[in-house]
Amino acid sequence: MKLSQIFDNAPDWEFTGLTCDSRKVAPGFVFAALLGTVSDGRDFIQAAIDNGAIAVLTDERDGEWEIPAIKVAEPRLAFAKAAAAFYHKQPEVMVAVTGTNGKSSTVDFLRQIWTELGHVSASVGTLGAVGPSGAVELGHTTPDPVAVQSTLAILANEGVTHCAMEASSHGLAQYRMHGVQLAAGGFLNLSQDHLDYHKDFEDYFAAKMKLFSELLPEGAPAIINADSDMKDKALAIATAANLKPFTVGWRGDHLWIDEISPRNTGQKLQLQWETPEGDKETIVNLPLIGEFQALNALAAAGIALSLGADPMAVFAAMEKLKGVKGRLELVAETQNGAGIFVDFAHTPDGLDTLLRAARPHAAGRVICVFGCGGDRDAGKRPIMGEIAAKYADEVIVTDDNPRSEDPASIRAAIMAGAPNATEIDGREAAIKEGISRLKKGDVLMIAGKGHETGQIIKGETFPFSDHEAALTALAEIEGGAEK
Ligand SMILES: CC(=O)N[C@H]1[C@@H](OP(=O)(O)OP(=O)(O)OC[C@H]2O[C@@H](n3ccc(=O)[nH]c3=O)[C@H](O)[C@@H]2O)O[C@H](CO)[C@@H](O)[C@@H]1O[C@H](C)C(=O)N[C@@H](C)C(=O)N[C@H](CCC(=O)O)C(=O)O
Ligand SMILES: Nc1ncnc2c1ncn2[C@@H]1O[C@H](COP(=O)(O)OP(=O)(O)OP(=O)(O)O)[C@@H](O)[C@H]1O
Ligand SMILES: N[C@H](CCC[C@H](N)C(=O)O)C(=O)O
Ligand SMILES: [Mg+2]
Repeated sequence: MKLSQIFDNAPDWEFTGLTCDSRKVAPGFVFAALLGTVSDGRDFIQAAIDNGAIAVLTDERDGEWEIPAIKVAEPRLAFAKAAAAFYHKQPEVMVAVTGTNGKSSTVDFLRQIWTELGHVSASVGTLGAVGPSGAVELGHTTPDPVAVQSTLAILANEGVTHCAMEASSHGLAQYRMHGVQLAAGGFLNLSQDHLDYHKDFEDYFAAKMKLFSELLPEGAPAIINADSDMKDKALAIATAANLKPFTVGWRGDHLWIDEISPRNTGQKLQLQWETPEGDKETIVNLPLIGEFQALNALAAAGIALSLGADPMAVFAAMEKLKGVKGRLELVAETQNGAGIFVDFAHTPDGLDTLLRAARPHAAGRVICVFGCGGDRDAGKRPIMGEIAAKYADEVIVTDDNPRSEDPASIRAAIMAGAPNATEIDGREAAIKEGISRLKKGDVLMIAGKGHETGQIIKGETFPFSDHEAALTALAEIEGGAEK
């Protein structure tokens, strides 16, 4: 491909690839020198040249280098469009889902529903790119434009026609997926997270709403969770962008819940949906517990319906849904019948939702083990402490991914909101303590790391899985217990 095919006023030269990381430049590449939060990509232009870059894409500040510079007002946007043009192949039906909580679950459910409808399908996000040939880790929820576009091209080449992607607020703010041709977009909810990166709540919401205002083409369905506090604002933005709103949830206008009856291992949903011949109703026996899981499944179903899928086939597919790794996942039961669950709640609203979902499943106590990530929104810590203290009967505060921070000071910030909690240094020990406290009828919620397979401490990732840690601790405790 030639530079001139993608960029105005660029030389007629062939290029072999593109990247925003000088360390990944190979001969013949275009290097996008982007101004970041930690450093300025321009400081790495010489390194990119040494690695064989033939042109640099950058912003309009002064500067000259020995290779041609393509200067644009918004280089991240130009980079995303260039990546899309370079890889030029995406699954035919692309959908993006944004929101603070529930994105991974919703895109996973949508992939499962589409697969059941007979489409070759994939989901892309925190759990990696999950397609017909398995899962590939991506490192980010919404990775950089080259990873997005190269992944979509691989999936399309594997025959994937339907793909659901997570749109993180970082991803939207940084234009990581602006080259994706979307058929529909979904907004789930907005609550506190990432205020270390976004300057305030408005800025965080505005980043999420770029999905509606900048990414979706006119006339595309905008699926909105009608139970979100931000529903009216999201609806106004969708309408202003000439999208086709499709609201779902308890208060949805297009697909809604009349009643949920919890069952031991699932829940019975009484649903209605709008059709040109009038409203219709059905019953779905969802094989998943927790109201939030029903709402995520409903959002996934709503997206499929908004794109014209047959409603009865979609509802039948909901009855076959499998749980998503690390989301309200039952890992084991103790000999006395107490349930040990692993979940990815890592925001105040996520923890609140999780612990309230746990209550109907606990004849006895709800015990919660959790911590908070380092180098992330520190404001969440005492709030999550308060929530745990309010909704769990016993709270054990421990470490999540401390990253560059001192684990003890993260725990102290959480303890400020949960003064009666037990503080345990080391997640493994905390999980073991949680399990050892379980009596008949209790449930243990190990929250915050879900599917994660590593713990990030001072820049190094050590193998760690809540699932494995729980099974090991249970074997140690019960192995030593009198039968
Ligand atoms: C805050 C944030 O989003 N940072 C991401 C962003 O970095 P940045 O633009 O600020 O980059 P920087 O480190 O200041 O460097 C500036 C530029 O110089 C380049 N560089 C840097 C060093 C070098 O030797 N050579 C070089 O070319 C960098 O590639 C970058 O383009 O772009 C980088 C390249 O794509 C990402 O690796 C980096 O992710 C960091 C590691 C990160 O932790 N991001 C998290 C917070 C994130 O993005 N999370 C979201 C949301 C998760 C969710 O809630 O679901 C996600 O989508 O995963
Ligand atoms: N609809 C929801 N409302 C509130 N909390 C939810 C909802 N769905 C999931 N959660 C909670 O959030 C956790 C994370 O869910 P999920 O991984 O689907 O969200 P996500 O938006 O992909 O998160 P991330 O921002 O890390 O990518 C779940 O384990 C659960 O505790
Ligand atoms: N996508 C989320 C994941 C958080 C997971 C939690 N275990 C933590 O490390 O804080 C984030 O980057 O904020
Ligand atoms: Mg996710």
